[in-house]
Order: sequence, then C-alpha cells, then structure tokens
Amino acid sequence: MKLNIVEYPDKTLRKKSCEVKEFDASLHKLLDAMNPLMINTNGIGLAAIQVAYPIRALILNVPDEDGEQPPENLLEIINPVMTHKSGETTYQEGCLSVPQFYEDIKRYDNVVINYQDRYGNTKTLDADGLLAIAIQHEMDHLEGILFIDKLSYARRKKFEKEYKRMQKEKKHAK
Ligand SMILES: CC(=O)Oc1ccc(/C=C/C(=O)NCCc2ccccc2)cc1OC(C)=O
Ligand SMILES: [Co+2]
Repeated sequence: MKLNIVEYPDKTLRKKSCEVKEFDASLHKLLDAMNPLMINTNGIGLAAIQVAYPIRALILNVPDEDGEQPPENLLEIINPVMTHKSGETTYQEGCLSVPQFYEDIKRYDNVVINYQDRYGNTKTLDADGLLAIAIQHEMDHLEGILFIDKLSYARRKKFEKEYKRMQKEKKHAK
C-alpha cells in the first residue's frame, strides 16, 4: 500500500476527519502502512489525513530516553476524545506535512484521552511531556488544524515568506 505524505499548503490537510466505524482489515492495512512511513521519515506522530485518509486515526511513537522508537512503544489511537487537559508547556514542534519548519508552540502539559485501538476496544491514556504534546498536535490534524495556525500574526507572516522561498528553491533544484 503506497502512501505519500500530503504537504502544506495542500487543502486536503484542512479537511475534518470522520469517525472510524469499521475496525476492519482495511483499517489495519492503513495503520500497518503508516507506521514504516512515519519511522522512515523520522516522524514521531502521523495522522491519517496526512496520507490523505480523512479518518480519525493517528499513530505515535515517541522516542524513549536513548532516542529509540521500539515497536512496542507504537500507539495506534482511533476516535480520540480529550477528557482532561491541564498545565502549560512550550516545545519546538515540527510536522511531516510542513517540512523543515520548526516553531515553539504552547500546549497543555497533561492530557487524558479516551480512544479505541485497532480492534475497537476502548482505552484511556493519561499523558505528560512529549507524548502529551504529540497527542495534541496529532488530534489537531483531525480537525484540519496545523501547528502553524497557532503562530502569532508576525511569526505566521515570517513562516509564509520562508516557506514560499524554500518551495521555490526546491522547484529550481529539481
Ligand atoms: C527536513 C524535515 O522535514 O525534518 C523533519 C521535520 C519534522 C519531522 C517530524 C515531525 C513529527 O513527527 N511531528 C509529530 C508531531 C509532534 C511535534 C512535536 C513534538 C511531538 C510531536 C521529521 C523531519 O524529518 C527529519 C529528517 O528530521
Ligand atoms: Co503534524
């Protein structure tokens, strides 16, 4: 199953993702294809909309203390609902759909979510630190929200200018 990452400013990224109803083989095939794509592109989180599937599914594999992403750390989060959020933290975020751009983004420090696994079993996850940040970043994707939408007006203008120049350079480089 060949997946490609949709890149900003592609309008696909702005779609609202729909609830997953069928926890079937096609869902499993998609999740199984998203994982290597995320790992091979140095990602730690990937939402299905980023590979053009507007469904409420996302995967996460936050590196552990020695920077590894062992398969047992993979989280497959479907139909997540945030039931608690508290505290505040800032982290320089990046996104596979907005390559080569990193910005400090403010997030909650602790979140609790209810979600379903690939078989439809309901689970609860209480997350702090980088995992909490990643969950919020990926759940935004399900609403068509990108981390650059959270920038101040000035920083957003700076981003748009830099991004346009980079895209032009990439085109000429081809
Ligand atoms: C050149 C380029 O695009 O660099 C990258 C940028 C972002 C990423 C991955 C970002 C990512 O997984 N974001 C998930 C959401 C998230 C953001 C911040 C903290 C937690 C979770 C990977 C990149 O690729 C390389 C080779 O480093
Ligand atoms: Co992202």
